Amino acid sequence: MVKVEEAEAIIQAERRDFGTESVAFEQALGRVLAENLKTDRDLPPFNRVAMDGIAIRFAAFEGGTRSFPISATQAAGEPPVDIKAATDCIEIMTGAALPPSTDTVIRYEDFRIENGVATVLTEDISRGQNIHAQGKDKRRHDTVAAAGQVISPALLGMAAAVGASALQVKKLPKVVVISTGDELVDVEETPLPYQIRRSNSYMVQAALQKYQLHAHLLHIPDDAEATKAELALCLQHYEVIILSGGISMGKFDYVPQVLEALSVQKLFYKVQQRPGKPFWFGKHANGALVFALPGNPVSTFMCLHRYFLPWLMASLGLDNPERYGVLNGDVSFQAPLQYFLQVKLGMNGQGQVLATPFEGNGSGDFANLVEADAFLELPLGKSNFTKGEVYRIWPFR
Ligand SMILES: Nc1nc2c(c(=O)[nH]1)N[C@H]1C(S)=C(S)[C@@H](COP(=O)(O)OP(=O)(O)OC[C@H]3O[C@@H](n4cnc5c(N)ncnc54)[C@H](O)[C@@H]3O)O[C@H]1N2
Ligand code: MOO
Repeated sequence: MVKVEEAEAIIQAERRDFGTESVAFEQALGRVLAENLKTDRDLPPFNRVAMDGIAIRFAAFEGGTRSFPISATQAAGEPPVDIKAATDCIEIMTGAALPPSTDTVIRYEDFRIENGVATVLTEDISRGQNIHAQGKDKRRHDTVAAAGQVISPALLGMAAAVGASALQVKKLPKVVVISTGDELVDVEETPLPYQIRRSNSYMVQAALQKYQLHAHLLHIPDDAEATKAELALCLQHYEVIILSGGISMGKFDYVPQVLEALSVQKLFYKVQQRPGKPFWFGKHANGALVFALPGNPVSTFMCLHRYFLPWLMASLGLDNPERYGVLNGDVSFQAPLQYFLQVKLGMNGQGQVLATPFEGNGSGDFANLVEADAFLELPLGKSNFTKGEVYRIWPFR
């Protein structure tokens, strides 16, 4: 049996680089950017008019002009139209490129138009107002988004703006999520009184979709030969196998022995934690990794968030800063295991993250996960935890 930190270190030592690939930018949300996204032009690319109104030459206003004959009207998307005389103006719309002969924009609210002449009604005009200057935000070829971040809606919009119709992103591993157990039936089936529907694999698959990782699902019955045949195939086709169930002490828990028979090297078996103690982790000679998670749904879910997702993030080159919460109630836990307490998250008036215990009925009670927000990782070597103490959190909502 290993401690939580040892299990984490063993898993992190097995992080992989799956390389990069090019994807259409519309498909890139949630993927990890693998190139520095650069602008192809200044941002904005021209002096952009920021208010509907008139464009004037400020020197004319400074020289005392208040009534400006309108020499033309310019919509956004039209080439800039210059004023005919220094004291003329152009009626101009937001998003238009400012004519070089003008330098200041006055909004409609601050003038009135009579007989083709705009008369300014305020003295509060300053040179260059209401113009979003060319290159103010970024210069041509500047980096707008650095490699190594998850592509967000804003980044995707930026890719469109700079004409990056394809993006280099980190490749994702090929993952299969396998459920085991003869008590499990498919979602569409009606379970017999002593059966249940399988749910773990869907829960795992859903959690991976956050990274656009679309894992395949497979179910293996409690049969040593079938388990061996299916796992042998999976080891050829997938880079990561996530199993749930079949790894404990039960007579039909074939997973550990079959994995070892298939030359998957055991890197650890059992972690000093609750839930999730019978967690088995190993690697095949071809590099494939096997995360054999305990079948109890809360155990599967906890191990996924505490071990697998951090491994995935590290493999994709993502930072995963530690997060903390303030325990918002007293808790006692007597077993010599590191306890992952389910909590609801909130915030107090000082901006602190509050972790309110929301324990549930153990690792089989996955109804509790629907309402809880995170696991609070309580350290080993202590059995009483007091309100106000600060511990690491593993959010999962
Ligand atoms: N004698 C011992 N028995 C058990 C121990 C132990 O140390 N000694 N550990 C317990 C702990 S802790 C856990 S966790 C479980 C883990 O057992 P397995 O990984 O072999 O999981 P199963 O027995 O296959 O299933 C456990 C439980 O979870 C349900 N399950 C499994 N897969 C799914 C799924 N895909 N969807 C929904 N529910 C699933 C299954 O029906 C069982 O109720 O072992 C304890 N026993
Ligand atoms: O690990 Mo088991 O998860 O305690 O139920």
